[in-house]
Amino acid sequence: MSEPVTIPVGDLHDVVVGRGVLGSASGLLPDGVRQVLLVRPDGLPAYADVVAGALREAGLVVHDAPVPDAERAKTAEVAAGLWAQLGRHAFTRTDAVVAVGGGTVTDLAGFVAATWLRGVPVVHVPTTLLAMVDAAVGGKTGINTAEGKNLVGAFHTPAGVVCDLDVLATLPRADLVAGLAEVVKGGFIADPGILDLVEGDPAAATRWDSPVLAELVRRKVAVKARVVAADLRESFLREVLNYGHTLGHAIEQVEGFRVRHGEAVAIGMVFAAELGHASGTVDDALLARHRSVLAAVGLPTSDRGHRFEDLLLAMGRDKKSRGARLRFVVLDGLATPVRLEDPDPALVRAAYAAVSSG
Ligand SMILES: NC(=O)c1ccc[n+]([C@@H]2O[C@H](COP(=O)([O-])OP(=O)(O)OC[C@H]3O[C@@H](n4cnc5c(N)ncnc54)[C@H](O)[C@@H]3O)[C@@H](O)[C@H]2O)c1
Ligand SMILES: O=C(O)C(=O)C[C@@H](O)[C@H](O)[C@H](O)COP(=O)(O)O
Ligand SMILES: [Zn+2]
Repeated sequence: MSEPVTIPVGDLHDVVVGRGVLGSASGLLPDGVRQVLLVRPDGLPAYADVVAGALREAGLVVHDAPVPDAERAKTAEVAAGLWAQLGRHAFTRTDAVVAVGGGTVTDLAGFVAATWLRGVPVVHVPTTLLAMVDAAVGGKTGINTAEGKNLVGAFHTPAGVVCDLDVLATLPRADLVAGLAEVVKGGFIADPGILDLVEGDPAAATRWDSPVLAELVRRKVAVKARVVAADLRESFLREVLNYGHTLGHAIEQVEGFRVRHGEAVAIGMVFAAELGHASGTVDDALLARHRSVLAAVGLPTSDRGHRFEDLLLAMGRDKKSRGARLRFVVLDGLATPVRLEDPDPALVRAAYAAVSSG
């Protein structure tokens, strides 16, 4: 990719995708910002240092806020620690939060920005594939509780998002692959061209510097942008972005948030395809395509070691549920997501059995 591209999320915010663009994050802050809380994983200072340098050069005071890695960041305790820092430095509504890290960091920092003084500006600088194509885009923020994934959160649109593809050079392969689950999701729910690209060259899809991966990032961000622009607060349409997440989040919760989100969502998408197949909206070929495209990039397609009853309990806390009724996003053919409301429990159990390897 030679020149950075800017993808608008309606009139909500822009996403810049390019190479060597880390420093441009400072230009996305609103005028008048004096100081910034820079939230980043405690073991990953390098990219945050580049962003902090650019912010200081622009005349801002930067407060470094390292947080625990991965899902350990998404807790009420960590959020409270950041609120305390904002309080000590007397952050006002003309100050800002900048997140530099994976989806756990953008979710946490976005939530802290949403809640401090009932909302201060936030800029996201995602450093994982998953955060670039999904978590940092569109303003969903949140933290976990012991009872479930993202149970506390807010919608808070970022002032801007900068995706520097060069930072993917240091991302462990397993995390890059996990991000591809959310890319593939975009293919199944809206843009089959994504699936063609992955299937055409799975090896290139998993290489951080390949033009194929750059194209996948742009296409998936565009899918998410279209959906969010039409339904920011998830009144209905936005639920399609939750494809694979009902079971995926349940797996994460019963695992104590120690599994990668993308891996859990990959299994959840095969489960959703099985549900669609059992209810007659997904044919044999589309079901098989779920397994083959996910496996081609090294994502899991089956679950093991979980009791269905535990997963069912966790699925009951999904945000798409209404009272005691479970609601799933399933496909009615490729790229046509629909809702499956309150399905026969036997159907749900059978779909899980089909993705469970014991
Ligand atoms: N808000 C949303 O719309 C949304 C969408 C999708 C996912 N999510 C959330 O995102 C989270 C998952 O995000 P994730 O997959 O980015 O996980 P993550 O934030 O845990 O990052 C994965 C790992 O990569 C490390 N890392 C990050 N960037 C790196 C780099 N450039 N080089 C080397 N290491 C790097 C991190 O420190 C971490 O260990 C989940 O909590 C999920 O719920 C939110
Ligand atoms: O942006 C959305 O909307 C999504 O559902 C994207 C998902 O990939 C993401 O994991 C999101 O955090 C899930 O949201 P939740 O509302 O089910 O907690
Ligand atoms: Zn997700």
